[in-house]
This record gives sequence, structure tokens and C-alpha cells, in this order.
Amino acid sequence: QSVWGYDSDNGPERWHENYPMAKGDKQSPIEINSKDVRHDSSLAPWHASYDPGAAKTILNNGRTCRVVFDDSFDRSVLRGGPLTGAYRLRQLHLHWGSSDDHGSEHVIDGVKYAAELHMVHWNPKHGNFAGALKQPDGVAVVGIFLKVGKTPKPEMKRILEEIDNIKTKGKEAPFQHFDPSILFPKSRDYWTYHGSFTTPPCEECITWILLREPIEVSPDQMAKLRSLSKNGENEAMNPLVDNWRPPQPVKGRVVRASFK
Ligand SMILES: NS(=O)(=O)c1ccc(C(=O)NCc2c(F)c(F)c(F)c(F)c2F)cc1
Ligand SMILES: [Zn+2]
Repeated sequence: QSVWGYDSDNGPERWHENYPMAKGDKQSPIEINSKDVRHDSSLAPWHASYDPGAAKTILNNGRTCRVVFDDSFDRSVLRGGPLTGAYRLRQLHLHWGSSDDHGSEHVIDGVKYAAELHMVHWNPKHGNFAGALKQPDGVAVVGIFLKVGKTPKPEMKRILEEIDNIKTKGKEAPFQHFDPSILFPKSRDYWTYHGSFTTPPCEECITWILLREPIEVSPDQMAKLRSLSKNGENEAMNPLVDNWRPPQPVKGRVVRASFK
């Protein structure tokens, strides 16, 4: 059977055939409408304390570009916000479009951003990542929106410079001495809600923390991202673009905002 992907024969509309959770009541991403958001003054600020030495490698798995971190102990952790306890940073990856007017997974008041960066953390009280996926409080993902502009964040350069070494599926390169907190925007304002992986197996284990302020990337940084291939080095180049899941039913969930 065809492995899941984003094409017509294996895309989001068919994931439920092999991954029944895809039709669950707490799926991600969602459309966020400010009029339905509830400001929650009890929401604490969130804090990341990342060790740059925890960064290990960057890889192209044919579906995204992912940076992997050492999560064998509380080395790079996320605390506060809606979370209880320290969640360990495991990996970060991106979702993006074939053009600048779309590509993000979450949609904010009808706005689709060019890309969305996910920093994936898991709750060590559940033993390991696979165990955490089975728990409602198992995983926390910080989502950062990327918009195309003229004052790109120099820190994005580091990830995009590595793209040349991981052009094709399966390519991996060392990626060390990298502190992902440099990617955070100035404002710490966020939305939070309970949802799922936006890819199979679509487990409903994620506390989403979506940052309100997007960061900027340049047009040629986006072009670089779009120059990745879905295929291996001995196969035809197939641009890795539009690796985003469309918004899913909110089903009565409340999205809270840390800001008014
Ligand atoms: N886009 S997102 O919602 O932020 C998202 C975050 C993490 C993963 C992930 O870790 N997948 C690999 C993966 C699995 F899908 C497993 F089911 C599992 F058991 C793993 F250990 C594992 F690494 C997928 C999507
Ligand atoms: Zn993601």
C-alpha cells in the first residue's frame, strides 16, 4: 500500500484509511478566528531553555526538512504557558507551500502564511516519545508562522544554508551548535488548544502553542526550501512543496489566547 503523503493518491483526504485517528474529534491543524478565541489571564508565559549542544543532525525525509536534537535527558526544555512540567525538545520541522500565499497548516483569521515551523517537545513523565504519543498531555508543539518579507531573520539562514546538503530524500547532515530559540519572534503572545499530530498517525496528544507574531524569511530563502526533493538522489527531482494538512473540524474546542 502507498505510504502516506500529500499527493492525490496518498494525501490528507485518504489518511484515515490507514490511520483512523485522522477522523478524530481533536484533529490539527485548525482555523483560528479571533472572534471565537477566549483570552485567559491565568495562562502563564512560556519559557524555553535550550542547549545549543543538543542539536545533532538535519535531514530530508521526503516529507519535510527536520532538525533532530538529543532528548535523552532534560537538556533542551520548554516550560510554562499551558504546560505542567518540563517538556523535552526532540525535533523541529517545517510545512510550506508552492507559492508565498499559502503553506502554513494553521490558518489565522483566514490568513495562510508561507510556512509554519514546528518545535516538537514531549513529556518525559511518559518514559519515551512513543509512549508520550498515547497521552493527552504527552506532546507540546510550538508553532511559528513564516511570512515572506524584506528583513529576513538571519537565524533562519543557518537552517536554509544546510538545505544544499540534504537536497534529496534520505539525505542527512550534521547540524550542531544551534539554539532554536533564536527563531522566536519578539512577542511571546500565543494561542493554545488541544489537538493532534498534523501527520499520520494523527494521535491527539498535542498541546499546541501557536505564536501570534510571525517571523520573516526572504523570497530566496523560501525558494531554497522549495528546492528540496521528495525523491531520492537517483530518482527524478520532485519538488517537496505543499506538505501541509488543511484545517480540520474544531468540534467545539476552545482556543485560548495569552493576550487581549
Ligand atoms: N506536524 S506535527 O504535528 O508537529 C508532528 C510532530 C511530530 C511528528 C513525529 O514525530 N512523527 C514521527 C513519529 C511518529 F509518527 C510515531 F507514530 C512515532 F511513534 C514516533 F516515535 C515518531 F517519531 C509528526 C508530526
Ligand atoms: Zn509539523
